[in-house]
Amino acid sequence: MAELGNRPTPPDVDRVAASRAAIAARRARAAVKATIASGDVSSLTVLDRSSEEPEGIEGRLRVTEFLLSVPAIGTTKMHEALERLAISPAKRLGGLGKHQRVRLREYLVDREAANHGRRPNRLVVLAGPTAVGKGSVAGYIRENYPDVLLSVSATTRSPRPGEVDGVNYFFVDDAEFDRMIGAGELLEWATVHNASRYGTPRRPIEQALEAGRSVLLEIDLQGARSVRAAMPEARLIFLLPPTWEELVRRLIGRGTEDSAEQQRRLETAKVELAAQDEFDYRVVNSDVADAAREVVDLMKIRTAPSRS
Ligand SMILES: Nc1ncnc2c1ncn2[C@@H]1O[C@H](COP(=O)(O)OP(=O)(O)OP(=O)(O)O)[C@@H](O)[C@H]1O
Ligand SMILES: Nc1nc2c(ncn2[C@@H]2O[C@H](COP(=O)(O)O)[C@@H](O)[C@H]2O)c(=O)[nH]1
Repeated sequence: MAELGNRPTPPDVDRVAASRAAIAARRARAAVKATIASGDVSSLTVLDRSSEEPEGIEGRLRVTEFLLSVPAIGTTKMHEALERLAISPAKRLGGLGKHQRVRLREYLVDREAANHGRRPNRLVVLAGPTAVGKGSVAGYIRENYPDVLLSVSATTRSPRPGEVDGVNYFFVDDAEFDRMIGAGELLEWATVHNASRYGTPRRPIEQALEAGRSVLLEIDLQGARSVRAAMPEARLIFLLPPTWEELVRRLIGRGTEDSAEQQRRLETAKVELAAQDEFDYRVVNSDVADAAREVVDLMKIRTAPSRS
């Protein structure tokens, strides 16, 4: 009897569970706060863009509580941030969409940079299927947005008429490309369309980022994946055609590949289109100037993106 009498009654069980949950939530808040204070927000698993649905204690925190844990964010700043990031105050961290998590993470990383007197620099990857207009959009950005450094890739393919060495590409032979790989000079490289090799020279990018400039890489899907693995802070944008038919029209209309090469490129295009969800943002290229502006806006994190 005495033993039975010492057992918690059902309401006690509820109270014990509630108090355990409260302690766990307090610990989670403290852990998040400590992580943020350490200046390493990127280590918060809940903001990891690769984890599909973050679970656990971090995931159960309300986004409002989370933001209020960040030093120097009070109620007003918290509400401003949520509005800017297009996140409802009712959300829990675990309930954020992938793109909301990306935006929240970038907001915190940029704050951190500003707190340490650094300008938030931005590495942006523009990828998409063949002939969607990546080169056209990137070229428009080079002409009209001089603040953005457009990376010049090395390639083993031959120049097309009008292409200039050092402007469109560094045209190199296989031996030189091998040397660049061996010397660690490339941030990433890939064989594209089962044909030529293309790679991103590392040094100019590092120098530009160190100087606080934004950098745009116009590369293929494999390259985008490699950059994400090497530099998780990179923002990945996928350029889409208005329709598949328009893509084919652009490829054929460009007239720079023979029909066998066009077929090869369209095969790759199907694979690339199927991977568009891996990207942080999608931009439809109906008009080059509009698409370029959208890409530059995303580099500046000026507006909330079109997807959540
Ligand atoms: N918004 C647009 N409207 C109509 N035509 C466009 C548009 N954007 C690009 N084009 C045309 O589509 C063709 C392909 O464009 P571009 O060469 O820029 O594509 P790309 O994505 O860089 O291709 P690739 O990956 O094969 O190098 C070009 O002839 C270009 O002028
Ligand atoms: N992985 C990389 N891909 C690159 C790089 N530079 C360009 N590209 C991509 O190659 C294809 C074909 O380009 P094209 O000029 O021959 O039509 C296209 O998808 C480019 O985005 C690079 O450095 N790395």
